[in-house]
Amino acid sequence: MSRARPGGEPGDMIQIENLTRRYGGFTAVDDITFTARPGRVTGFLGPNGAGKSTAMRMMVGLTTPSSGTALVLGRPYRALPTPTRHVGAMLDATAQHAGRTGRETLNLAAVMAGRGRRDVDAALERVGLTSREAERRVGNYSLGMRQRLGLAGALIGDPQVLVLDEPANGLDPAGIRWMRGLLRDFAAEGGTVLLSSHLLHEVEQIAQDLVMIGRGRIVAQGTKEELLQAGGTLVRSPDLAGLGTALERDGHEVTLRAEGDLRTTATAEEVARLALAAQLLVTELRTAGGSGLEEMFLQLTAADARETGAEGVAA
Ligand SMILES: Nc1ncnc2c1ncn2[C@@H]1O[C@H](COP(=O)(O)OP(=O)(O)OP(=O)(O)O)[C@@H](O)[C@H]1O
Repeated sequence: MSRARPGGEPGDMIQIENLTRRYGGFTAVDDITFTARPGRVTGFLGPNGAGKSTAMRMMVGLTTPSSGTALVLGRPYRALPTPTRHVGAMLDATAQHAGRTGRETLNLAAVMAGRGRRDVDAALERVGLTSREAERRVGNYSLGMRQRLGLAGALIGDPQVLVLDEPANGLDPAGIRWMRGLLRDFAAEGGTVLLSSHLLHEVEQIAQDLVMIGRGRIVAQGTKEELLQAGGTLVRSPDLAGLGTALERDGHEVTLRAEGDLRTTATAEEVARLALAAQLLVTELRTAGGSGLEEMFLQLTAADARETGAEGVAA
């Protein structure tokens, strides 16, 4: 397959601006703005019902925005010539026609994308479906096999952009690792990947950029490093209140946690210096890192989630 990748050009990405979708009086997607850049995997993260699927459907022209724009490669999806040659989408792997075989499903996708039989074979191989499995009806596929088939369908047009809604759903650990590698390679070759998930851990392992959404609104976005840093520093001390006061006096934000420690926006070094100056004992000092991101995700989306894992967090 030949691949013309303009990589780095302003149009070679997903640009979402003030995108909104209302259903009656309910706003499913509420004024979201973000960009997915080429050469990177962008994780679109949010709890159930946050609006991820609705936003992605708007990106590929399946749902009409109430207002705002969703551009892929500089144009609305529907304005792209042969869209599936530019954008591979997998939105609902369970929606595939149950009566068709995997190969028939891909043959159709190949025709739509102006590709041939050899591309079907290549796509099957790329997603690890054997020719024997490809002859079986999709109705008899496991969820993981459907995800692989969906991914093959998304890849068949040899697109520059992938829009994938919960692609890891139903994959076993080896399958998840395989998919991670595939998407990372795709991005490393200059492609743009936007993938949604409600699991931070899953996204954290693969995405370089993160967009967090809760109740239709973006609650945080940035590079993974930026957001990890925003998780702050965790500190344990016999005099948490005294240390908290000292940190706040120095202009840092402080949160006393139910775990019996304190989270602050200060760096570990800033905490150590302040503790030394105030002659306060510190018994533990560490960067919150991934757990900080998890906590931030739960807190930011707590009001929007059905259950909150952030209980007991005191300001
Ligand atoms: N066609 C529709 N009519 C009315 N409400 C809708 C429609 N489509 C989506 N919604 C509502 O919009 C909200 C966002 O749904 P969406 O499927 O986009 O969330 P999600 O983040 O993808 O969730 P999940 O992780 O559970 O898949 C939900 O409350 C949903 O019920």
